Amino acid sequence: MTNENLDLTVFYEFLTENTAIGIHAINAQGETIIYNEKMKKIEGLNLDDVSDRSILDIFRFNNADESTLLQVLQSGQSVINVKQTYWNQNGQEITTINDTYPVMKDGQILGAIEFSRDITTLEKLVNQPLQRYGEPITFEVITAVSNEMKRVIQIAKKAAIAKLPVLLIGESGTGKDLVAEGIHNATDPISEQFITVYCNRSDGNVIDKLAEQLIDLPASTVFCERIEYLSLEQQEKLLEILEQYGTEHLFIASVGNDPIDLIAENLVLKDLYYYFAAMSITIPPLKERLSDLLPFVQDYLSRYRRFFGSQIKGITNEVEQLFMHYDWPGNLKELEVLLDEMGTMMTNEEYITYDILPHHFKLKVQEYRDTTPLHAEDFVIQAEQELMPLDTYLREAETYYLNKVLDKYGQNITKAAEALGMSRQNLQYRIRKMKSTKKTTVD
Ligand SMILES: Nc1ncnc2c1ncn2[C@@H]1O[C@H](COP(=O)(O)OP(=O)(O)OP(=O)(O)O)[C@@H](O)[C@H]1O
Repeated sequence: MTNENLDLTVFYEFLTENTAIGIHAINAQGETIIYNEKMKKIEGLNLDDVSDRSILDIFRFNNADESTLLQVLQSGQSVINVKQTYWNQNGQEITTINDTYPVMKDGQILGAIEFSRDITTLEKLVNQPLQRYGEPITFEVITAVSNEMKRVIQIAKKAAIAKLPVLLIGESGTGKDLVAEGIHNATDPISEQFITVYCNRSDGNVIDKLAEQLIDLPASTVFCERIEYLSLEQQEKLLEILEQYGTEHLFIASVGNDPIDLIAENLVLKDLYYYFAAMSITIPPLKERLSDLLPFVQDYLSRYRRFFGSQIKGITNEVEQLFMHYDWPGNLKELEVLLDEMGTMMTNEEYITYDILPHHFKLKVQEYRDTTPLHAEDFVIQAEQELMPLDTYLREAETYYLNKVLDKYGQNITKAAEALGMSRQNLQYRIRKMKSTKKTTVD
C-alpha cells in the first residue's frame, strides 16, 4: 500500500487516544466531538465503558474548560498557557496548563479544541514546598478557630502523647498533612524524621521503597498519605511493615473518605484499617466549619505581607460573602491556591476585590452572585414582608450602598468619597456611625 492510500484517520484516532495530553474538541454548535482518554483521567471520569459521545455531552464538565472553549468559539482567538488548579469529579486536585484554539477552514470557524497538559505531580514537587509555612508545622500554625477544628487538635495532641498509630480522615485539602506533621512535632522526645509516603502518586512499589528506607532508620514518624490509593498488594506489604516496625516508629495514615465505605468498596484492607482505627481523627470539610475561613485568609495574608512586603490588608465584604457561600470542594487547599493565584496578579492593591478574583472562580460563584444581589432584597417592599420604620430602612439602604461603593473602590476612602460626591471626613463619619450601629445591633 502506498502512503497516498493509507487511511490516516486510524493513526489520528490512535494518537488522540494514546497521547499524554488531554484533548477536548467542540463543533461550531458547542457540542463535544472529541474527548480523549487522558481528558477523562484529568476530569476523573470513570466512563471506560461509554463510547457514545452523546452521553459525554450531558456530563457536567469542568465549567472553566467548557467556557474557554465556548469563548474561543465566539471570539476566534486562541487562549494559550492558562494554568488552572481545580478539584475534579473524584475530588482530586488537578493542575493543568491549557491551550485552546479555534479550528478554522476557509476563513470559517468549524469548532474549537483544547489541549490540557496535566502538571499536577510537577506542581506538587516544585511549588508546594514554597507554599508551605517556611517553618515546622506545629499545632499553633494550624488554623483552628471552629469548635470542630479545636476538637481535631485536642485529639491530635493526645495522639502525640500516646504515640499511637493515627488514622486521619477527611476530604482533600482539609489539612490532614498538617495535622500529621503537627503530631510529629508534638511528640516528646521528638522523632528523628517526618517521612511522607505519597500513596496517591505511587509508582506501584512505593511500599517496597519504604521498606528499604526503614532499615536502620532511627525512631521516626511515617505518614502514609491516602492509603486507599495503594493497591491491595501494597497494602498487605504495608501491614507487614507495621507488624515489623510498629513499635519503633510512629505510623500515621490518611484516607479521603469514610473508611468503612472504602472497605466496602474493596479499596482498603480491613486489617489495615483496624491497625490505625484506635485513634481516628475526622477533619470536617471547610463548608461545615466556615468560622475557620476568614482567620485562614487573615493568616495567609499576614504571611504574604511578611514574605513579600505586600500592602494587602484583607478582602472586601463582597468577596467575603462569596467565599462564605461557595462550597469549597478542595477545602482550605483550594482557598490557598486561589489566594496564591490572586497574589501573583496583585500589584499594590490593599484589598482583594471581586474584580481581582480569577475568571474560573467567578464562574463558580456566578449563580450565587446573580441570584443573590447582596442584601438588595431587603429594599424591595413585599406584601408579606413586615414593614420597617422609614429611618431604619434609610439607614440600612445607606449601609448597603456605602459598602457597595467602598467594595468597588477596594476600601479606598478618597476614591469612594469622590464617587459619592462627599468629603472624606463625611464618609469617614458615616462609616464610623455604620460600625457603631452594627455593634449595637449585634450585642
Ligand atoms: N487548618 C489549616 N490551617 C492552615 N492551613 C491549612 C489548614 N488546612 C489546610 N491548610 C492549607 O491547605 C494545604 C493543604 O492541606 P493538606 O495537604 O494538609 O491537606 P490534605 O487533607 O492532606 O489533602 P490531601 O488529601 O489532598 O493530601 C496546606 O498546605 C495548608 O497550607
